[in-house]
Amino acid sequence: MMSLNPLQSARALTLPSREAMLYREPSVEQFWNTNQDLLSHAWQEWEVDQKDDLLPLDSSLLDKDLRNAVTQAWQDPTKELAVQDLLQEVASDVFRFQFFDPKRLADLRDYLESVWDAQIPLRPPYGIVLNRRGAMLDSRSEGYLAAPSFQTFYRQMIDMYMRPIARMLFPEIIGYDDQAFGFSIHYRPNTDNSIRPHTDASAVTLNINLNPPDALFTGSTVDFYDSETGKMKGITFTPGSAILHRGKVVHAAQPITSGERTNFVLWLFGEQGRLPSQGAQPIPVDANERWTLPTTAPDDYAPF
Ligand SMILES: O=C(O)CCC(=O)C(=O)O
Ligand SMILES: [Fe+2]
Repeated sequence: MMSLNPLQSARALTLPSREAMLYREPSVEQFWNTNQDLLSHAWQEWEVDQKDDLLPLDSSLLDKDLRNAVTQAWQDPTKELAVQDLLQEVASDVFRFQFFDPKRLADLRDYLESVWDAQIPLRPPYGIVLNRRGAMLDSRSEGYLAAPSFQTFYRQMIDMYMRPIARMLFPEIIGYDDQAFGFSIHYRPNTDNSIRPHTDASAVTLNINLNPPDALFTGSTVDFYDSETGKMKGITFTPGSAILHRGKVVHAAQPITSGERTNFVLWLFGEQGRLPSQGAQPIPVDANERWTLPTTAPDDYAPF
């Protein structure tokens, strides 16, 4: 018999049932663990096969003003205020800014479509609900999107953009932001359409919209608890916009009533998931300390 290559073998796997995943049956974790190496080899092979069709994922997908201001801040951290100027506070301690260039979102979506078409098993996120067309993004997660080019891009979003920006706004996270985690989510009216009020197990969360300008939706505002008014404040994602908030801020996604919405959700936390303690007084740090990369190695703690 002819032996199958990793891509063929991965495609031939039978995924655990949705019920088994929902109930977190031991066989599910076993499935992902047993096939971990196979899946990562399959993604590598897929990428080589696809290289003529895949667009490179790089910082050209990002908003130009953000990219320029962040590049300047890495060169000279005293210029970080130019980054802060791009952020808008939309509820108390909840910030919005343009992350992706709307004109490039069709390219990013094409990449993600080809990921789905790869027919390599991907584990849907089950933090709060089991999201059908979502994927785990971080290598600490079983069944994650292990395509090497995606992984490089994911790390860049976290290391170059998310962490230093989050440190400017929420200085108490420093020391609780070395470890990263991420997943994508997808909503549409009749299946996964909302998320009830919750907090995230993160020090800080960056939630980035991936809807190209022609992919319209209605409903699906994300509501944040505003400590200033004591009320929930609804935010509508525009194409490529991002919201940055502490994990502990209560938030919820309202039902989507038409169209679809896709987002990347990125988390930072400390070793083994540690979070800043309540009421922690941030120690003032110099800008030079914010624009740095963590020196600790990634651990393997995954919240889900
Ligand atoms: O719907 C959203 O964009 C928010 C998702 C969210 O809060 C979560 O996945 O934890
Ligand atoms: Fe959340």
